[in-house]
Amino acid sequence: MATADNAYTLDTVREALVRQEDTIVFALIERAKFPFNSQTYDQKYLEIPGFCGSLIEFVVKDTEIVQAKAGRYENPEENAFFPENLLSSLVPSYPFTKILHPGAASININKSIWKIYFQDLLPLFVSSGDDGNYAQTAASDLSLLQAISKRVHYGKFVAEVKFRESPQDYEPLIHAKDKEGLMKLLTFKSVEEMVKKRVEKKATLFGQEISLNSSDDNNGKQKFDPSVASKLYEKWVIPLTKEVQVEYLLQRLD
Ligand SMILES: O=C(O)C(=O)C[C@]1(C(=O)O)C=C[C@@H](O)C=C1
Repeated sequence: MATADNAYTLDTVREALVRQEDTIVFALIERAKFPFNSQTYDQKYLEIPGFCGSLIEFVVKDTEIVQAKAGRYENPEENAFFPENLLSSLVPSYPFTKILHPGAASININKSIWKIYFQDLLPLFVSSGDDGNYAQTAASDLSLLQAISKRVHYGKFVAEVKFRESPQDYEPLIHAKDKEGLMKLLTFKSVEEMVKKRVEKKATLFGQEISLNSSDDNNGKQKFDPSVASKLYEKWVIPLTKEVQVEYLLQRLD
């Protein structure tokens, strides 16, 4: 990852977004290994003394507590789903490059990501059924949620480099609190089309059954429907990344 202030350019932040696609596509394929496993999300399934909620909430809240103590959220690229529960890092601090405006720390749209993930995304690509692997299911949900959250909140970095590259275009819109104007200025439709196509291609390649006998390759066996990946990006990942960019820019001059 970039370390010096000037290492962040539109090209380098886009490269980071491209690399994050791999993580998201793999995490989708990993979650698709398990059926829906509804007990993971059922509040009535658990009876843990001192805890009220579903297994997914239990796993995410407790994992975030451990990861916060281990320093995960010291990195401005990371945002917790339950930030209200966290204690400070207990490990020596690392001098992460501070390129973001201080207001960036208050932007966290994980509550929306959480809602969309369980209501809209999971039912799209997970088969119905129950194989008892609830803890593993929750762990793979968390990996995917964290990958999506990191990608969406990376919009803060994208917005910062766009602002630095042409402050004269952004400043009047920020002063006027013109959300629509900002959205238009930061949008590159051709880039979005490329992203969606590439993500679908990655899902096709990463989800393929690989055989050592080359004549068996590409025999149509797929671990995952690749169109789900591009739909995820089109309907949620790209729009939410843009929402984060607008939120970030609105407070960029405060
Ligand atoms: O690459 C950019 O310029 C971005 O802002 C990222 C992104 C995306 O989420 O993929 C979002 C908005 C643009 O219209 C194009 C792509």
